[in-house]
Amino acid sequence: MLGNRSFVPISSKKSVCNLPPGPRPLPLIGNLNVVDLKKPFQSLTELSKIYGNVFTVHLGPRKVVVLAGYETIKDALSNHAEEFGERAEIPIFRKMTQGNGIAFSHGELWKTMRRFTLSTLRDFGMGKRTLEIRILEEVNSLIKYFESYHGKPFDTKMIINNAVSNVICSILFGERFEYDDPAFLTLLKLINQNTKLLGSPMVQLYNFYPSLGFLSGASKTVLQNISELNAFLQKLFQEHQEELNENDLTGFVDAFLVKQKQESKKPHTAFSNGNLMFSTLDLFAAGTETTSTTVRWGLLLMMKYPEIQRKIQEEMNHVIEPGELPRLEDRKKMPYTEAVIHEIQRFANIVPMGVSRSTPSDVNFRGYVIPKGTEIIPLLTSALNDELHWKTPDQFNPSHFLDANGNFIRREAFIPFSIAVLLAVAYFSTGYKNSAFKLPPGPTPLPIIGNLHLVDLRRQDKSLMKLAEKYGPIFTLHFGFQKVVVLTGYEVVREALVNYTEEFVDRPSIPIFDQIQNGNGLFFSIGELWRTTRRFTVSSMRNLGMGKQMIEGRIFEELHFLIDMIKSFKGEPFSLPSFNCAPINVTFVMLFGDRFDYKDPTFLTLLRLIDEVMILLGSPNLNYFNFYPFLGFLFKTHKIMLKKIDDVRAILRQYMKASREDINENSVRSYIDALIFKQQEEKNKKDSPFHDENLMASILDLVMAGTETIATTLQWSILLMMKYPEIQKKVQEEIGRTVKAGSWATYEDRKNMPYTNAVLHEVQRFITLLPHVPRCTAVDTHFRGYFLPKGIIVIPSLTSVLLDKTQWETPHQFNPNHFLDAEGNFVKKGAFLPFSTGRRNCIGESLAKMELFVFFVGLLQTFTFRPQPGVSEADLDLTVPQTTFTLRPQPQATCAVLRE
Ligand code: HEM
Repeated sequence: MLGNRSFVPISSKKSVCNLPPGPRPLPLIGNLNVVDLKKPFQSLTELSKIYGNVFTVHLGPRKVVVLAGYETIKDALSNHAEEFGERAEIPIFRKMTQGNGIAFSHGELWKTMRRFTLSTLRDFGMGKRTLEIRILEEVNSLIKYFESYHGKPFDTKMIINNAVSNVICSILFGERFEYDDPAFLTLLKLINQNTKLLGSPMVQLYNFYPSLGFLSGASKTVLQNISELNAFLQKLFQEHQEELNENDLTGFVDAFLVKQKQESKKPHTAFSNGNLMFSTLDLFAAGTETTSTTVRWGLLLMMKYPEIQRKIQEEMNHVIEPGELPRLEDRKKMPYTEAVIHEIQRFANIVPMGVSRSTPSDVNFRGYVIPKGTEIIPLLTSALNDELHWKTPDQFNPSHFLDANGNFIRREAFIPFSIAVLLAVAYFSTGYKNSAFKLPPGPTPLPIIGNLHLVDLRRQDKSLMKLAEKYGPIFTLHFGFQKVVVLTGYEVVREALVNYTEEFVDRPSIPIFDQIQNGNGLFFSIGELWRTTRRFTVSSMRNLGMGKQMIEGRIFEELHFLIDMIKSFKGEPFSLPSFNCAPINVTFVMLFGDRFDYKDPTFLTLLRLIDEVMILLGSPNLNYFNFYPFLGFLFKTHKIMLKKIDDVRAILRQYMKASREDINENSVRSYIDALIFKQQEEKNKKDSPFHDENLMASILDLVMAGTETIATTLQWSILLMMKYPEIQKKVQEEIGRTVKAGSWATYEDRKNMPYTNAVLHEVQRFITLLPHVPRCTAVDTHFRGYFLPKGIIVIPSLTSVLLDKTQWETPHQFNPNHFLDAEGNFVKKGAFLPFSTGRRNCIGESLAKMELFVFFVGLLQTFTFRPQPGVSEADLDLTVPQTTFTLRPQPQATCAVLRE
């Protein structure tokens, strides 16, 4: 329609504003008669040859000033950055974003979003080695996909798009997607379609004449796609909101949600839902399209010029040792590769017209006056093809970036791009195969036993820390025939569980748990079943009041019963496990809908069974069964254990039956009710994960994980108060100052009780209750220079974090100052990870913290705890007698003396 023309110069009259010259505009269409909307950058380049490097063009009624040539663009965007610093108002983007996001927002909002985005992206690894490794892993998945074609032809478009956007996904959402994930494919398809449409002549026409918008089907499709993207992202945001843990942010979205919460009371915050949506989308679209298009150009050019490809491969073989992973800094030793990558970007020229700017005020530039609000197009293509700067601008010629000796030279007229492209292109050229896959180092395994002779099975945590001193923070151990990678120390464990949360998200198959749960439930399940069950459980627990005042009321109620029970001892000694009843009962309230009387036979049976199962779980015999399951016939422990679990199941079955008999929407009072209700809701759904076996397994997991843990922590906290009476006294003094006589401290009160809060944190740090819970890799993973194949068992040692001497002043001493500053204020510590961290962390954290605080403060408010007569504080034993699933204190007694 509007084809390329040969241009006749028309000397434009100087306007009052002294605008740059340009072709004379026709009524209504302006200069659209001389602009090919399919390749507008070419038409503008032609015009620059006639009107010079700064000229005016009228796109319909819109007046635009075009900047051409490297010198001009640099002068405007660097030396006059402020004057050209506004983003132009483009109708379709305005309609799409309503002024939200980063790419097309303005003024203060843009500044705030840009500042926040840059610092958040940096926090999540941009420009750092962690991100580099993340990219390499993605490349690894990509290579596998390429290999699956066995040299046969295939289209690279979608798959490269997937891989590249996965890198940005891991920064945004803290997770990558499988290449065949239908939701991911839809997301990419919508973005792809919009990118195409946004550059189409029809949408450009809409931008020139927005008032005719109703005519353009393309613009409508763009907006429709945006609303689909909106729906998709809202769902993701919702999931992130539900699982948000301020101490453990998975990516940009989480950081935004936290900021949004912090600013929720501000009347004009930039952290609105609209901004979340469009900032995410801007980053996603910008990070995907640009990079993947460049990578595809890279592939095409390497096919076209095989001799160049070969030269790159030779250079890489020289520089990168077999078995080593390449680092970005290797570029310095690879001038030829570096030159090729730069030339690919110059030649590909993927954003030929830059992104339009506008002038925030009248601007004097090169003798012209450009009025406020004029749209500015920096014609990047003209810099990348500037004849003054490139020897052969129209040819693919890596020597543009090489000197006579083959050294890489930086060229000013090159406008650089992103790290992702550099690495990815480099990798495609090497074929990646050169790097051997190596596991972390470790002791040599002996036949049959592997390294079991180096591990004390009763104190695995201590043995692992000792081995770390010799083999470094990441090492490989052989438990019998089983290979295990051990991660130790705060830095490494946090990096694995947070930055690589999706990679380390799975649990391994452990024979005893396989036999008990058969892959069902929460604790030892994986994949979609785990995800759905976990999401459902977290939201049900929240609906049942977890972490809220609702459950706090039940905790106070339980506190009364506990205090009454302790009073009944009348200051005489009683055993520490007597405290267990109360925290266990709170978990039972959530599971069963009501508390038990402490003498109820079912309650007592459950307590006994949980206790016995926990002891068996820690026994060396059970470990042996897990290492050598085929020798099961030799060991009895696992059979005894299975029998006990059956007994627990029999009790749970009764509760499930009762729930099933009168379930309806208005009677969801417990986790069991919630599960049964969900099961009925999904009864006609094929493949629903809410089948009987999974229901039972999920309840069983909460019975086991949600009782022993809190109960044992409470026991420890009382034991430590007996051991350190001066600390107990200081806690009581703080309680006296802050809690009104006759009332209980609420969880909220912890903010005014820094000392007590510090003591409770220190209890959890010091006791290292759960030394580790095994994970395994969900995908092939490159981590800190090692290759961990999919499915390998990984032990992130929480003990080594809680006792990390780089993080704690006196790791082996009970010292509440670890959580206090010089003024006595409470300070949060990153290395406080008793609940673990990342996507697979403990789901009971907020319930446990609330309970521990309310019980602990209530108890110390009412009683002073002392050793029994004849036992001194020094006699109290802080060692652990046996490893149960958790580290319990030695059986000891306490006397509770009623306070005035
Ligand atoms: C002081 C109390 C507690 C501590 C120290 C604790 C600690 C932990 C740890 C370290 C994990 C392993 C996470 C990982 O693999 O990264 C875990 C998992 C888990 N915890 Fe807790 N926990 C406590 C209380 C609770 C409570 C009260 C509940 C439930 C009401 C609970 C339910 C769970 C569940 C279901 C998992 C498995 C999560 C999954 O695999 O997705 N925990 N806990």
